[in-house]
Amino acid sequence: MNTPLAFAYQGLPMRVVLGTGALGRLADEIDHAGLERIMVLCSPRQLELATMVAGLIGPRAVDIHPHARMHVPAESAAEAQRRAKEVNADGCVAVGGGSAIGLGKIVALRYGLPVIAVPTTYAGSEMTPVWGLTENGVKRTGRDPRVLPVSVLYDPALTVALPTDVSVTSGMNAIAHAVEALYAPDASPVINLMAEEGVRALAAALPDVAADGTDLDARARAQYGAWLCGACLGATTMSLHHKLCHALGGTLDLPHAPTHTVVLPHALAFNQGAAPKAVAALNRALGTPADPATYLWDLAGRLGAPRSLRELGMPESAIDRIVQVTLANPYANPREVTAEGLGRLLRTAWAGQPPTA
Ligand SMILES: NC(=O)c1ccc[n+]([C@@H]2O[C@H](COP(=O)([O-])OP(=O)(O)OC[C@H]3O[C@@H](n4cnc5c(N)ncnc54)[C@H](O)[C@@H]3O)[C@@H](O)[C@H]2O)c1
Ligand SMILES: O=C(O)CCC(=O)CC(=O)O
Repeated sequence: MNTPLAFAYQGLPMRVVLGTGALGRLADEIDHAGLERIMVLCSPRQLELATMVAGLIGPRAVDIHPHARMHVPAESAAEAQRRAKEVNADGCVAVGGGSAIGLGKIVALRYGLPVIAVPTTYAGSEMTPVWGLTENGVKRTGRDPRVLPVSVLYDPALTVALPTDVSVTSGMNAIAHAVEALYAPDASPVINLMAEEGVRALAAALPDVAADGTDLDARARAQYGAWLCGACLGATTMSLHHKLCHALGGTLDLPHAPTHTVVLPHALAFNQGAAPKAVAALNRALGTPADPATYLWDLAGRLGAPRSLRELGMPESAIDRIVQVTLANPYANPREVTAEGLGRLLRTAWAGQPPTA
């Protein structure tokens, strides 16, 4: 017997401009947000891009802070907060990937400054009220509507410099958001539509992006997918896949998007038997007959992405610790997670073997 339809849905505010030339709307978006003293945030390698963006903002750009780091270490958050106070900023423009946007979110959380996001990866942080902070080797995440960017400008021209390997793994990170949204305890028909379309758009765009990183249409389609997948993450509860990646990132400092890329097929294979509707949606999105986990594993291989935790630098001896850290906080998952099952999943992912249930 089918379960009767029942759900709760809380829409989040979204103000999005997508398309080549979207960055030209930045001054309008700053006007719309009523900001006068902007701190521009970026990772060290995006300083040139951030300087160009500050030039577009003009005298309202009072500082460029190029110190964003992955997983937002507590000391880097404290330094950005101190600097925002020093320059008397009333808002931030975060330019770059999830690291820059994540830093903006912590400044928003602690100091109340609205964030305008100009994402240049597909991580999707710009569409979520989720913040993350890493302290003493432990990554904490939380939700707060104040950290959701007030405007998001997706300009594909800003992503042509994103290397192929980062583009592919970042796209897989986004797909992971949609996959987990499809079996989240708080999924809804609206989110399911966005998740299916997000996976469809990204899985089709990534091979084109990998073939030609200057293909603006492919870049725009990838950003469209990233937007939808990020919105799915923002609207639902994360399950095994994300919790496992947080344990690997926070405890072992593994790189975020490559870790998602390696773990996703294995976490999905683990859950597939308990999530038939999610599998059906993924099969429609990917055009696969039955097994989206294997499809994603093959896709990662075809696009030259890493497929083992070993090649990301994880020592095999750390598997038991990651099992413990992952199991320490209970979370929703369609299938019960045991130490034995998680250990098996991690050993397969560590060795780079194909995913199995
Ligand atoms: N809170 C959320 O909802 C959420 C969602 C996804 C990711 N995240 C967080 O975001 C971080 C990961 O984000 P990410 O994968 O985007 O990493 P990132 O921001 O560190 O960027 C990855 C790499 O891409 C480079 N890069 C970015 N834009 C570029 C461009 N235009 N040209 C050339 N190189 C460019 C960066 O310098 C970096 O080396 C993690 O800390 C993760 O936890 C948070
Ligand atoms: O794991 C993800 O890709 C999304 C959640 C996340 O990274 C939270 C954060 O650290 O900001």
